[in-house]
Amino acid sequence: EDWRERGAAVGARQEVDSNGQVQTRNVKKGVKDFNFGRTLGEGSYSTVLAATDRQNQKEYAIKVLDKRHIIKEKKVKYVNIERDTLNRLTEHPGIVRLYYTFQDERSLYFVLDLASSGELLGVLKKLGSFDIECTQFYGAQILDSVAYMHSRGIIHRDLKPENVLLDRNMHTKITDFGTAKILPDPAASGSGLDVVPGSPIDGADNDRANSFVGTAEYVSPELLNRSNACKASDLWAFGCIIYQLLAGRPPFKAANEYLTFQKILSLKYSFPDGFPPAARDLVERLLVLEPANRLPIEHIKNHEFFDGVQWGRGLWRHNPPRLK
Ligand SMILES: Nc1ncnc2c1ncn2[C@@H]1O[C@H](COP(=O)(O)OP(=O)(O)OP(=O)(O)O)[C@@H](O)[C@H]1O
Ligand SMILES: O=C(O)[C@@H]1CCC(=O)N(CCc2ccc(Cl)cc2)[C@H]1c1ccccc1Cl
Repeated sequence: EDWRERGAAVGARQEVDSNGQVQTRNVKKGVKDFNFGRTLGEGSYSTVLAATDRQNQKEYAIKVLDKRHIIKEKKVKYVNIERDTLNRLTEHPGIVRLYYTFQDERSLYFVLDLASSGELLGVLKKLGSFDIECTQFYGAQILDSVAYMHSRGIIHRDLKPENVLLDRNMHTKITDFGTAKILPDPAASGSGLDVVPGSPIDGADNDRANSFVGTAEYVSPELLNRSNACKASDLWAFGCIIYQLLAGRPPFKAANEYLTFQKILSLKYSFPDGFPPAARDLVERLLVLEPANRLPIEHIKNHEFFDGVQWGRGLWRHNPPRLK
């Protein structure tokens, strides 16, 4: 296919805004519409830059991917999965939002929410560990976002403090959806559509993007046993994150990945002295080998550890507790 830009199509789109007014928006943005600033970070196939929209002075993070590199490394599938998942996760404050995509001859561009306070991992490393109040708050925000993802049929599959970014108000923004799994749309498959074995909608882990295994310390036993990722795989990772926020290290960590995997499969981990009892009980109900026996999200929200947490919009309106 001819990748060359066919000229930034200046398409206008009619939209009805919240007052019922018809708004005509010039939807197709291009590189020229932004002033690019500092480099926020580098990925294996990407560079993320801060940028300002020249029309409305809004600040964004723009993720730039080199097409040749993506094609050479056979990562085109991940690019399309990242775009498809972000396009389905547009209505939650705890998930990095995708505003526009555009491309030029050399690169692809994703215009995203700017999370200007870096990664949760960085803050955790600086403090060593979080107190109960901060773990409750950040744990609650992450869980609220995972609940939304799952309600939209998305499994993240690589949840970890590195992928939980922080915005200027220190609220969380989950990122890195290139390795997510999009569950078949129940409505679509409900249409009597018979599932052809090996077809994309049979959820089989036969193709590359589906056979993905996450980051060693957070990968769930079922993924190591070569069975399908499921929503409960994200809850295993969530259990590892709660443990890590309070203990200052993940529950399963060994000298190399193979030894880490052995610890996970044999559930070999322990709690440091002084680990809060309510948190311990919650983690013990999440780090369970059988995915079906892990505490479901609604039960996690009602767990004693989250007593006093105001779920819903309140969680995103109030200032986070001071990290100390
Ligand atoms: N929306 C954002 N706002 C601020 N910083 C971001 C944003 N998205 C990514 N970053 C930072 O940019 C860096 C690169 O992120 P990116 O998602 O491109 O690659 P990655 O997922 O970190 O690496 P890899 O592709 O190897 O997994 C990361 O350090 C991340 O913290
Ligand atoms: O889905 C979209 O938003 C468009 C649709 C049209 C299009 O051509 N692209 C780029 C597809 C693509 C993916 C990978 C490479 Cl290496 C090259 C092109 C898509 C695209 C453009 C910019 C950034 C990301 C993507 Cl997926």
